[in-house]
Amino acid sequence: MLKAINVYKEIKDNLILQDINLNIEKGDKIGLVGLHNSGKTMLLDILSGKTRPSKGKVIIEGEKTLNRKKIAYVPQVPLLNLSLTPRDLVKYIEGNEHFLEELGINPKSKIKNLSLNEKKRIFLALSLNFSPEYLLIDEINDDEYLKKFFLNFEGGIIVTSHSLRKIWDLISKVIILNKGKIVYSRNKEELLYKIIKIDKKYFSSNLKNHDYDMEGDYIEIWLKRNEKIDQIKGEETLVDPDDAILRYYLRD
Ligand SMILES: Nc1ncnc2c1ncn2[C@@H]1O[C@H](COP(=O)(O)OP(=O)(O)OP(=O)(O)O)[C@@H](O)[C@H]1O
Repeated sequence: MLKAINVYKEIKDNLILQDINLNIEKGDKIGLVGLHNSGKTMLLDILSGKTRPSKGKVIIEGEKTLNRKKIAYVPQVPLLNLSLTPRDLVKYIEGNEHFLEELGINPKSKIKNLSLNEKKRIFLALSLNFSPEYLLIDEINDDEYLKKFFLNFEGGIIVTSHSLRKIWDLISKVIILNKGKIVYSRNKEELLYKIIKIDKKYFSSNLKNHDYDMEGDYIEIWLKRNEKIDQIKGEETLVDPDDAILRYYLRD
């Protein structure tokens, strides 16, 4: 299990991450979501061992030091020497080219001619030579090769996104970061809501316990997808999970 324990990151009086605790187990498929600058990349940098936390630690359970080879990290912006080829990089680590081919990368093309997603896949292909147990992906960008790899990977994975909708089918758990703090860490299903729209004249005092908005002559009642209110009939709309996140977890 890859664990972050009471992790803080502060740079020049700017508290970027606060009291982060999380576990990534074998088979976990976790979506890490949050607005711009919420700290997603910094958290992956720290989980991968690339950046040290100011306080707290990252460990692989049962091991004394963090073995970075067990953690594959696909960064948002991969920095690679553009004049080289993927084959040069594989040779440098004395690795195997077939991981490149499996991920749709031509070993002979110059890196400067490859797309952002192809560069991300090079990072993944190189790390597969070390049989990683954990995979950290900073934005999957709808890349079909990365998605396919993601779904077949047997270790633990965490993938960042601005939008939960975009990664919904890939993941089972969600961690929401808001200004460097974890504000949600559970199964994705708990973020499924619906709205029931009823005429104001049917609004009774027992409904006041529910979460609702007044919209002109209508009341919009927010409920969990599987919740029911007796004797209330209205037009039902399913809520996009990103809208539920904004309403319940990213409000100031
Ligand atoms: N090296 C650094 N020095 C100073 N501040 C930094 C550094 N790296 C990140 N930050 C700050 O930390 C905060 C979180 O940044 P981070 O890139 O982790 O956010 P993010 O959630 O990944 O954003 P995005 O969704 O835009 O990729 C930002 O305010 C950023 O300016």
